[in-house]
Amino acid sequence: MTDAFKQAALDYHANPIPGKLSVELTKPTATGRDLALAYSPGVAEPVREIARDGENVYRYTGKGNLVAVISDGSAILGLGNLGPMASKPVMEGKGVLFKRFAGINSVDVEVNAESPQAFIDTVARIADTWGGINLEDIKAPECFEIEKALIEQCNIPVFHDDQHGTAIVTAAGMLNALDIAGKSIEDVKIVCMGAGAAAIACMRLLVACGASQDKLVMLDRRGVIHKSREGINAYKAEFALDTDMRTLDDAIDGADVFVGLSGPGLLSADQVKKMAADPVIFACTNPDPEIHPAVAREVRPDVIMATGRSDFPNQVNNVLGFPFIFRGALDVRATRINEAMKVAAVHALKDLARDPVPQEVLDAYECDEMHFGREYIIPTPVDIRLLDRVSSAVAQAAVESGVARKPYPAHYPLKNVNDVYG
Ligand SMILES: NC(=O)C1=CN([C@@H]2O[C@H](COP(=O)(O)OP(=O)(O)OC[C@H]3O[C@@H](n4cnc5c(N)ncnc54)[C@H](OP(=O)(O)O)[C@@H]3O)[C@@H](O)[C@H]2O)C=CC1
Ligand SMILES: CC(=O)C(=O)O
Ligand SMILES: [Mg+2]
Repeated sequence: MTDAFKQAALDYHANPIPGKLSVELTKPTATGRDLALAYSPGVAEPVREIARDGENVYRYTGKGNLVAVISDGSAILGLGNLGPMASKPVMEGKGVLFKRFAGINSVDVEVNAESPQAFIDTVARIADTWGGINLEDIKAPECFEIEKALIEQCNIPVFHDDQHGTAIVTAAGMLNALDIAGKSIEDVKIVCMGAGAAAIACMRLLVACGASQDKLVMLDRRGVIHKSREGINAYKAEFALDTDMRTLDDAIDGADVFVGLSGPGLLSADQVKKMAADPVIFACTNPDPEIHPAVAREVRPDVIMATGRSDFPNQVNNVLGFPFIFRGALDVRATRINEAMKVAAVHALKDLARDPVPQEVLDAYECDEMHFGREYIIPTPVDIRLLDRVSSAVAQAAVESGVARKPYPAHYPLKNVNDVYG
């Protein structure tokens, strides 16, 4: 990032008013009668109705279209553990994306918790306020325990975006990239740099999609995760290989795929040179990827390259997932986001990339053409068709898998965020 761009980012967040989101009114408040309806005495009526039947909360309040974006700031993007307050711009940012792409209202909640249990207790006590909970930027391994406990304790969808949102988008992009490279997921050698929230979930989903665990090498700060290494947690142990490889240099030799969910600049041009033909590199660390696309391309013109960023082609980022996954889940009032819903989202995303790209998308990215291929393996976030395709696939899967509390929405397909209330 140039200094000018860094300043522009600060100015964007500061001006003309601080932050990126505000609350808007949805009902008239001009007259005394309006106020009497909105507040005292009128507000007593929905209170009584909700006390009589809790389901009425969805009828008389904004709960059904409200998602909390909750973090402890322990893994903010790839910037590390900078604490809850520093995570607020990212959490507001997730709220912007929820609203912009899926018409979902959100609140950001930054929790200062001394332990995973304190975090769980804090969130569990207020969870009923929202229609869903998007956990964000919580580091591994604590994130696994936190998400599991909150799913068990809450009757609304709880979804750790860095795990599942990232995994869904990565799997969709990977299946397309491998198809373009003429390789089959069962055969490829995969190197995963990182063994945290995103990496573990992405590799689990790639294995569920057919990747061979014997050909998957995972690395953390201490190098290759192998069976004779001591002191690895249970999540990393799932991916421990019986191997002599110890470093990224060892692992990258002949690899078909590199997935980076770790830290900036960790993959060198010399290492990219050692990869197999038509290498697939997803350097997904934000904001600065494991390798700059231009550097990878210079040494390997045959590379299929993706990053997590909006300013390079092939943005493999959970923004393509969480807005639309929650849209579908909220619209059928799902109690959880299960594996069937995640798989449905993978296929919806993967398939949409193969359709012709609308002019609005070309205009937004100021380019003349985009079509399925090396520079376009996955749709862009501004593609309005995501709202229909992903949300409806997720809603349908929720209904079919028995976690929906409402039928498939009569007002689907969604063509616009203004249609979300039917
Ligand atoms: N594009 C996207 O949509 C997304 C991208 N990400 C990116 O993925 C990265 C990880 O996020 P997340 O999983 O939430 O964070 P976690 O803190 O849970 O995990 C970070 C992992 O990266 C490893 N790591 C960090 N630095 C290095 C290094 N120098 N060498 C080797 N491994 C390293 C850590 O190793 P160790 O276990 O040894 O500490 C750990 O396994 C971030 O950069 C984030 O921006 C995350 C979610 C979505
Ligand atoms: C995109 C995102 O969620 C992350 O980098 O953490
Ligand atoms: Mg994140």
